Amino acid sequence: MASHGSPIPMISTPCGALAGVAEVPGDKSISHRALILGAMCVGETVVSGLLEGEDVLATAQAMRDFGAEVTRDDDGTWHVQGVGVGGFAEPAAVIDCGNAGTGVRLIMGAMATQPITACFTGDASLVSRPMGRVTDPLALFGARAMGRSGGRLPMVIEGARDPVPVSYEVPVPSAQVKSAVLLAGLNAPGQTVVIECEATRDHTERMLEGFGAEITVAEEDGKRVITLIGQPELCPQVIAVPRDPSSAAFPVCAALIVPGSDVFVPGIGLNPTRAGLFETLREMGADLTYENPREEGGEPVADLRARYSPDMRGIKVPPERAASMIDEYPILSVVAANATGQTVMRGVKELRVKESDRIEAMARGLRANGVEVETGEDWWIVTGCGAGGVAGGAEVETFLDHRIAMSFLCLGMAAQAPVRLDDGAPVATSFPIFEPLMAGLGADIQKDV
Ligand SMILES: O=C(O)C1=C[C@@H](OP(=O)(O)O)[C@@H](O)[C@H](O)C1
Ligand SMILES: C=C(OP(=O)(O)O)C(=O)O
Repeated sequence: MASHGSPIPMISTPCGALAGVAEVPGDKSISHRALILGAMCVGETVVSGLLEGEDVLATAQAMRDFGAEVTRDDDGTWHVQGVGVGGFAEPAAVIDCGNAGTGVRLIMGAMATQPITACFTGDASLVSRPMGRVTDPLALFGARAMGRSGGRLPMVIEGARDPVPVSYEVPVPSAQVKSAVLLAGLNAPGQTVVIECEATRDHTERMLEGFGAEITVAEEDGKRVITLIGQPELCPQVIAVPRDPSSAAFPVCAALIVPGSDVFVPGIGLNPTRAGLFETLREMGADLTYENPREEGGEPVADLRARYSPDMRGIKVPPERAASMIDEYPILSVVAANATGQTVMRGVKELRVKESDRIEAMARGLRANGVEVETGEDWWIVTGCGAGGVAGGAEVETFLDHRIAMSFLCLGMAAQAPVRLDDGAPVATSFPIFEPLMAGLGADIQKDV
């Protein structure tokens, strides 16, 4: 699979104990939303702790292309001068969202009820991912989409000239679909309703409320019913983005599997719709503690401390927990490979439509490194290598997928022999400081060109 840049092969060599403080970057989901909602206010939104990964930088550029002014101070503070709900300008060029499913799907939602036309594309991974899940509900508002077969990018969206509000039950557990519909609902008159059968990350709901939209969430017959009143005047905000639990997962899990480790990961967002991995690790017997729980910027936050945990056992991960840890299954499977017994992961079909088919990508790479893995359409089972540990020693393909790349770099830290990646460049999409941060804790990751 070709990327925009040249591949960067990398090698992760078994290391000694990991120790120290891991200050991981800002939350990717919240960062995308801060830029998009900032662009939909009149006035200036100020954002600190924004994730400066490639995915979010692509969204920043897209917001400029739609007419917002987006700037960065030398100290890393970002400013968004918004154009108001319904004030997007028509972009003159194609919007390239790079590797970012969240970026492209949320931006499509935001522009779909505005009287403009925009053309979207992305890298080789993004153009293979399904967009129909978003363009189907956007059509109900009156938007029209024309893309490649199978609803793939590149794709043109003609925004609804006369949008109507929509009531939509999301057919897959997807915060991106829910959020695209809510963002489209912002510029439709009247009441837009989104119904979720399974709760997914709720940053859009929380942030819409923070920006002054009228939004309610009710529980009806076990479903979440979200009601948004369209055409509000959103108020610019000052946002401190919490650190990303999905990024924290890597130093945390590496510490659990590398003998002697003790790592402190401060200020991690622990929104219950995101924290499923940490609960799962504790059930497996991980020595993982939450310290100093608090609230920051409307999100629960705590410091995490992870210590080497030689007695972890495989468990059956409850399928109903999947949405709260959907991006963490790759790194969980690395911990599972280092535990004793089987870790059974069911109800995870969505993993097949991420940056790569994550079940297939992890199964291939784990098997190549001596781990037994069984897979089905929406499940997989990893058999832990127990006391002897994972053999390692093989090269894996990362398929333009940052989480696959970082998961195998962590596998190499605890294996008997180094693990090589064909391409580590995708790490920069969500965790641009991964290598120096892990090296600071004691990992040995080298570019292998
Ligand atoms: O809304 C979001 O910010 C995200 C939602 C999830 O995708 P789906 O909505 O497709 O499950 C997740 O995998 C992605 O990393 C971020
Ligand atoms: C699935 C992910 O991101 P996106 O869908 O935004 O590409 C991810 O970051 O793991």
